Amino acid sequence: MNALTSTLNDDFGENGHLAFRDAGEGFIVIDIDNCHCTATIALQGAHLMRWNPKGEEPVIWMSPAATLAEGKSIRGGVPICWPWFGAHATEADFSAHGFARTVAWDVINTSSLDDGTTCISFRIAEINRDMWSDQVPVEMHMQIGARLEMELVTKNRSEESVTVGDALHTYFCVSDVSKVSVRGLDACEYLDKVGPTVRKTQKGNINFDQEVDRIYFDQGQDIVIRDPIMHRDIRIEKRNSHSTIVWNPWIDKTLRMGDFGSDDGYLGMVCVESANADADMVKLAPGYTHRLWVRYSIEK
Ligand SMILES: O=P(O)(O)OC[C@H]1O[C@@H](O)[C@H](O)[C@@H](O)[C@@H]1O
Repeated sequence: MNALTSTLNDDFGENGHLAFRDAGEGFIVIDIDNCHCTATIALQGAHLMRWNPKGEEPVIWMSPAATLAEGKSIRGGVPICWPWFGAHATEADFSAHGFARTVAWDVINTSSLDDGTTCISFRIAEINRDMWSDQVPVEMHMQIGARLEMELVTKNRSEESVTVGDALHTYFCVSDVSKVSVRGLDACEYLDKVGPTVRKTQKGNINFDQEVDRIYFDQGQDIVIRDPIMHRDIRIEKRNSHSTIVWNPWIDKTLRMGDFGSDDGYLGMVCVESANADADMVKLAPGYTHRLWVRYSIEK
């Protein structure tokens, strides 16, 4: 154990069920093992990499070829897109999905609920002031148990209104994406981003037999990923999220990205991202707080 992990464990370790570890070259991760689940979170990006409820198949997909390195985004888990989603509205050289996923975050609190659920809170540690005001910080609060709750909190302490885009870009584990359906977005309008962007209306459930990359404009209703082979539904509840991104890169894009672990790595995942993107970005007046909240649970 290095000096930093040992200090973090002294300050925030929780009775043997929350521990900091150097995963190599100073890349620090947090392992959680409580009565409900095991989980791993990278300190960089406050990036949840794994959540395995006990007795269940893994819920969160992580690429076997994911690299854990300073300043690099991790392929899989729950990347935090903040303070914009996708390309920046005006600055072409700002990185896609914002900077929160590739910078250091600090742990600010850990605790356990009476039922054994682990709570952990983070605050972003680095804001590049050329890109964003350091008077508009962000925190992430997680409750990790039989269900997984995450709340991304943006506070505007500046004197001016700001426009925030955000997403919990969650990669879910599925048996075979060509057999699953995403339910709950029937009749919603969406931007289809495969090829030239076109506005369309969803009819029925979403199935996958080619690349899917869509921003849905929804009403915050629950969304369900139905997996008939794993015999489970993953339920996504959310608050203060008015967009949902549904993404699977399919074959060609997987080959171009090269970090899915294998050429058919795309079959085992689907991203269903609770967001405020495009026309749904949040205008935050001075003194106001925006809380993007999700809860994931497994139903048989
Ligand atoms: O490779 P990145 O930056 O993690 O993005 C992955 C995908 O993220 C999705 O949210 C976008 O809609 C896709 O267009 C994008 O390809």
